[in-house]
Amino acid sequence: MTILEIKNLTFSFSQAAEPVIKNFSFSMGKGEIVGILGQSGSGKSTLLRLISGLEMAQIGMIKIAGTLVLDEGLFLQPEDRGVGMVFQDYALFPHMNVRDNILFGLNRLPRKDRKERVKEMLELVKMEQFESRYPHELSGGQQQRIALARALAPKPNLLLMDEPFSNLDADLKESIREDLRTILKKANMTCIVVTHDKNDVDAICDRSIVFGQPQNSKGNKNGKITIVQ
Ligand SMILES: Nc1ncnc2c1ncn2[C@@H]1O[C@H](COP(=O)(O)OP(=O)(O)OP(=O)(O)O)[C@@H](O)[C@H]1O
Repeated sequence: MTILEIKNLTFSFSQAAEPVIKNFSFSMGKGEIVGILGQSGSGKSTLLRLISGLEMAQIGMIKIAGTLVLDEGLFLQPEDRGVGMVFQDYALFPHMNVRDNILFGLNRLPRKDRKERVKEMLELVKMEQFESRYPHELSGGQQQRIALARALAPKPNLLLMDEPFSNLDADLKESIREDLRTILKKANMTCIVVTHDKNDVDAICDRSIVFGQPQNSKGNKNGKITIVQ
């Protein structure tokens, strides 16, 4: 089943500016994990913002889990797209404990099921005993897991991760990468990971694409690299 389909997407920040994304087409199957590599400024974050609906492309089509979210004359709001996001700084709410952070996105779930979902998510990321802690009482890696749990809790069709490891030290990165792939595969989650680091892609992704000029054109260990733009 195709979860993400993008056709001929073109976007520029202003009419006068060169497009950041130019005639971009791409698709992903259910459960696939795709890495997006590329130099700074090549448009990786912009693509995630277009998919999630935080920016509106001038031209092109985006379909998520069979639903058109962007087409000529059509723009579905971010909250209606079923897309989860994990940002570089995790964006956890500092005044809410772990449980409330995860509960935050579950307002569409019947009240009686919410507690159970929080429990499931904490089990998935192996953080059951941290339910009552506040973000400042967690390590960077633990915060990252909670951000992941929060994004996965509403069962999004698609998860977008923008530089999810940039705040972690090298040792922690190693172990978190492996865990992340395990968690995503266990949840059969379709996921795009934007990163500067090809090691992230090798450890986590099934395949990858490179924006801008590739540093080397060899494929990652699991799949092949497609060069775009
Ligand atoms: N709000 C904005 N207004 C105008 N230009 C912008 C805006 N946001 C980003 N840009 C420009 O668009 C281009 C793509 O930016 P984007 O953040 O998508 O790149 P990136 O590949 O994610 O970079 P990095 O790896 O540094 O995060 C850059 O040239 C950037 O300067």
